[in-house]
Formats: sequence, structure tokens, C-alpha cells
Amino acid sequence: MAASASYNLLSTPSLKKQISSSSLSWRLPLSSTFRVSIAAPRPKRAATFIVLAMDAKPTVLVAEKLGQAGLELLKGFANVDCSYNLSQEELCTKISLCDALIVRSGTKVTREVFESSGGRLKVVGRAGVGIDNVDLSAATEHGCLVVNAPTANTVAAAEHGIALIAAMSRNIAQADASVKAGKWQRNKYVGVSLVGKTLAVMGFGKVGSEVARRAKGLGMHVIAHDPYAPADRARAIGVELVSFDQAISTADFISLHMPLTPATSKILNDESFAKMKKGVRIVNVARGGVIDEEALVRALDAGVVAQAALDVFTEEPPPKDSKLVLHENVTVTPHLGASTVEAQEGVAIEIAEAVVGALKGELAATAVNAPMVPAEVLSELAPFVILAEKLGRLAVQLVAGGSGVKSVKVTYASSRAPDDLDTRLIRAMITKGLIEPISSVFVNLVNADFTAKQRGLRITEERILLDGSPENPLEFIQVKIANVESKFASAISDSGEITVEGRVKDGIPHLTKVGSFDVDVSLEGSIILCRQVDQPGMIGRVGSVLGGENVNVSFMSVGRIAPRTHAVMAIGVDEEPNKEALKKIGDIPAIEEFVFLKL
Ligand SMILES: NC(=O)C1=CN([C@@H]2O[C@H](COP(=O)(O)OP(=O)(O)OC[C@H]3O[C@@H](n4cnc5c(N)ncnc54)[C@H](O)[C@@H]3O)[C@@H](O)[C@H]2O)C=CC1
Ligand SMILES: O=C(O)C(=O)COP(=O)(O)O
Repeated sequence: MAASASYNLLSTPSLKKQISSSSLSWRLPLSSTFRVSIAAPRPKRAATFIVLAMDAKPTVLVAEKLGQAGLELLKGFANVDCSYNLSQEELCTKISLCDALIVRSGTKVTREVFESSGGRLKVVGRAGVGIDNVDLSAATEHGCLVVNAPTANTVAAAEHGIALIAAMSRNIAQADASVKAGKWQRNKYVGVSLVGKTLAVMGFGKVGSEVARRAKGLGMHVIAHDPYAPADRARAIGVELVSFDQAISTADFISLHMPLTPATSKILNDESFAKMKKGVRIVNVARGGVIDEEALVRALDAGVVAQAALDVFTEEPPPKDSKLVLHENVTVTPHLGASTVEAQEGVAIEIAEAVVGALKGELAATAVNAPMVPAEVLSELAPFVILAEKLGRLAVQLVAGGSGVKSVKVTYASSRAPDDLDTRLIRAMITKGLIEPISSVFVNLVNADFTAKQRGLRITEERILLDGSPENPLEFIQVKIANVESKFASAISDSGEITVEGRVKDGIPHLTKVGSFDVDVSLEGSIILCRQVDQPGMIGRVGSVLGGENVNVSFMSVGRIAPRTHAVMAIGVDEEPNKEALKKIGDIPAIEEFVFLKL
């Protein structure tokens, strides 16, 4: 019988790669959780992986209009439910049947949505940049990955910004409405020129820098404010980075391109309008919430702000009687920044690829609430990822009582410089191994740190830099649990902590130390650890008890501190021995203690 282990897709990001690179049989996992059966490696080491799909296909709910190419891509992998304009209640009802949700800016993905998903929702894809409509903390707490499509609509948003600057400065929208109303008001709609005017780009990221580049082409003098943008990137396109106050007080035009965060919320307010040049013009293609809209109405009425052009609003759609929208010096569009044919096709493909990749267990490069680990790093870390989870599982099962674990120290021994070894994935998997056997919580790369913190589990990491070739990412991983008693006293090392250590040998994780005893047993199946008086015949006696109960032994290894004193025997078993078999092992006179551990 094959031993089996459950993996969550998000926690085993490179499993697929690992499987295919070993020419193993692979059937696409089509559910959010799937079962991998690993036949014990006898008589050869070549393992057989059989992936058993639990559901037919994952279900992706597309809650807002998405480009056709993206939909086709999704349909090749999942059941796709396109349901637009859902109420919050309808969304919460549907979500419990969905593995992934794709939205644009019009859907609020609230905590309630994650709670209603009952743990099934594994990925939220935001088909665009801004993720302010997704409750990221709730997503993380529920172990749900959030991915976005950050690049495909950049140019569209920048072009819309330029279009609004030009339209506003020449009164295009107002003049158009006037002509259509039968008027011919040439004197009323005299505009202002752009050439030679100072444009302050607030937020010099992807969109902001494209706006800057285009505005320079129009002959504008461009300055920018962005506390996090590198000065050399700005210099490269001839833009000077300045302070917030300098930007807003010297600009003739201010264009907003920062994300909506607690720090940027209402960043343009009464106080900042008071510092602006009289007659300044404001453009917002970022998020409505970065402007205090009531303060903007006051600044428009006072003539401090001559005109504003707005694509985005605090509330979308804005109230029909919004003073801001109806203001004669304001030009508005209904959040059209990303709405070009080209951008929507691009965004749809970008998000569909990210969501499908995440459902397959690959980590999307555009993950918003999880570490981004490049594919090549993932593939080389794959066996260590499995080792890490198993060490965590072993260590916590050695704790007497199991629940008092508060302080865990992880040591990574590697010949690689710390900068060349990203351990976040390994740490997450150790956390998963530590928490899952003693709780009903489901842990993955997204929620590992959060879950550990929530449970008061402090994980400290230490690196040992080894001499030698940095070809292998890691030599060994050691997990120590402090301040606990062990149900297997020999697992407590000289330093007083439960200690387990493992290595990867020929691509297979091995347990190589328990407490102060060196052992060597492949981490497949389950393990029995016995401490015995070191004397001849012990392996045979334990082996024959297990054989008598039809339990197949895959590995055995004895570690001792000195001959004929005490030894620890680690026995890998394919099946779980029944109580009777375990009792018989315990009854062998030289056995001082033993423990059965599930991997
Ligand atoms: N209207 C629309 O349809 C669209 C709107 N957007 C919005 O445009 C904004 C920018 O998008 P991207 O350029 O793609 O994002 P990005 O992440 O590339 O750039 C944002 C920049 O804002 C900067 N920033 C952060 N806090 C700041 C602060 N307090 N002051 C000044 N700068 C700050 C960041 O350092 C970053 O460089 C986002 O809010 C996004 O949601 C993007 C695409 C379409
Ligand atoms: O990408 C963004 O941030 C946008 O604001 C675009 O929003 P949308 O996808 O058009 O609803």
C-alpha cells in the first residue's frame, strides 16, 4: 500500500515541476486540495507519483467583464461562471462553490466574502492594478492568494491621463456639450496651453512615469513626487523628484498616480489645496479616495483649483447629485483608464494566466499577499520544501501534549550566502508542519506567518554558513522546539530542546538527527522511534514484531552515542502499526521508550 500525504496546491508550488522533471506520471490536480500518493522507494529509489483529482475541475467565478482571450484560457482549465453585477449577498452565496474569483474595480471583495467561501476560495485575481477593493488582510487570514495584472493596462491609464489633461485644458467636454445643445460659444471656451507648464506627477510608478514621458513630449516641464521611486529612474527620463510640498506648490497641473492606501487617503485636502498655486489644474486617474472630494469642491468654488479632470471617485458610481461631478469646471469619465480594447485583452490574459498558474500550485509572479519566489528557485527548493514540512510535523508530534509550542528555532546550514537563499518558502512549510497536526487550521504560503503569529508561535531563524560548493541550496535544516516536554525524551538534545534535523539525499528528504542521536531514515511513510539499550538482536526483534503484524519496514537506522549504552532506532514503516503491534514493541525488555510519528 502506498503511503499518502495531503498537499495544498498553494503550499507545494513546484510540485508539478518536480513531478514532471522526474518523468513521473502526472494528472493535473483539479481541485484546491489533492492527494499525492508516494509509493515507498523499494526496491529502487524511483518513486511513482499518482495524483488523484478529487473534483472534476476547479470553478472560477468571473464577476466582471473580462476580455475573451482570458476567458478562453480559463475555460481550458476550469469551469468558468461569468456572473456580472452580483449583489454582495449573491456573491457571498456563490463564492462557497468557487475555487477562484476574478474581479475588476467594481466588486468589493470583503471579509464577508472570504468568510462565506468556507475555505474553498484559493485565489482572487484582480484583472487590473489597484487592489484597494480586496480586503487583503482577510484574504491572507483565509489563506487565499491575491494576484493582480499590474502591467497590461499601464499605457491605457497613462494615455487616459494625457487625454484628460488635454481635454480639460481645452474644455473639450464642455464645448462638445455646448455645441450639441445648439450653442456656438467660442469666447467662453478659451483654453490654456500645455507647453512650458509645470506638471507634477504624484506617484512615479508605472503609470506615472508613462504620463511623465508623454507630457515631456508635449513640451511640459515635469516634476514628480514619490518617496519610494529611485532618483536615477526619474533622471533617466528627465524628471526631477521633489518633496510633496514642492510638487504641489509649484505645479500648474497635478496628476495623481499613487495607490490608495491609508497613507495616501485624502492626501489632497484643504491643507494641501491651500498650498497650491491659484489656478492649478488637477487630474486623477488613480483612485477617488486620494482626494478629499468635499475639499476639492471648496477649492474649485474658491477658484484655487481652476479645473479638475477625474476618472475615479470615492464612491463609484458617484451619487447622481454629486456637486463635484456636476461642477462646471470638472470633466469626468466613468473609470475608463484601463478601458481600451488592447488593455482589456492584455489584462484578461495576464490575470487568467496568473489564476490558472496559482490553481495549479505555481506561485504567480504577481502575488500581492505572498512572497514571490522565482520559478527556478522554486524548482531547486522543491525537495527541501517537503523536508521542511515533514520536520515540522515530526517535531510537533514529539511534544508531550502538543499544544504548548511557542518558540521554534530553525537553523539552515548552507554554503550559500544569505542573499542567495530565500527561506520564506521553507519557513512557511515548517510552520505548516508544526501547526496542521495539532489543529484544524489549514496553512499555506499565504497565511503561514499570520497563522503562526495568531497562535503565539514565534519562529526564529538562524543560518550556518558552511564552506564548500554552493551547488545545493541547503545542507541540512534543523528544527528545535524550546520550553516543552517530549513524549520521547531522547528527542531532547543536550541544549534542552526537542531537536530534529534533516537533509535531502538523492532528491529524497531524510531524517538525520533526533535529539543528540544521528539516524538516517528516509522521510516517507511513517516513523517509529525507539530508544533501547544498545545490544545485539534489537533490529531483528522489532522487525519481527512488525513483520508479524504485516507492517512493511522501508528503512531502519540506529544511532548511538557510545557502543552498548543507549541507541535510538528509527524505523520507516509503510503502514500504520495497530495498537497491538505497538504494544508488543513496547514490551520488548530492552526498549526504554518509543513513539509512532505520522508524516
Ligand atoms: N483609472 C484606471 O482605470 C486605472 C487606475 N490605475 C491606478 O493608478 C495608480 C498607479 O498605478 P501603477 O502606476 O500601475 O502603480 P505602481 O505601483 O507602478 O505605482 C504607484 C507609485 O506610487 C508611489 N507611491 C506610493 N505611496 C506614495 C505616496 N504617498 N506619495 C507618492 N507616491 C507614492 C509608489 O512608490 C509607486 O511608485 C493605482 O492607484 C492604480 O490603481 C491603474 C490603472 C488603471
Ligand atoms: O487597474 C486599475 O487599477 C484600474 O483602476 C482599472 O480598473 P478596471 O479594471 O477598469 O475596473
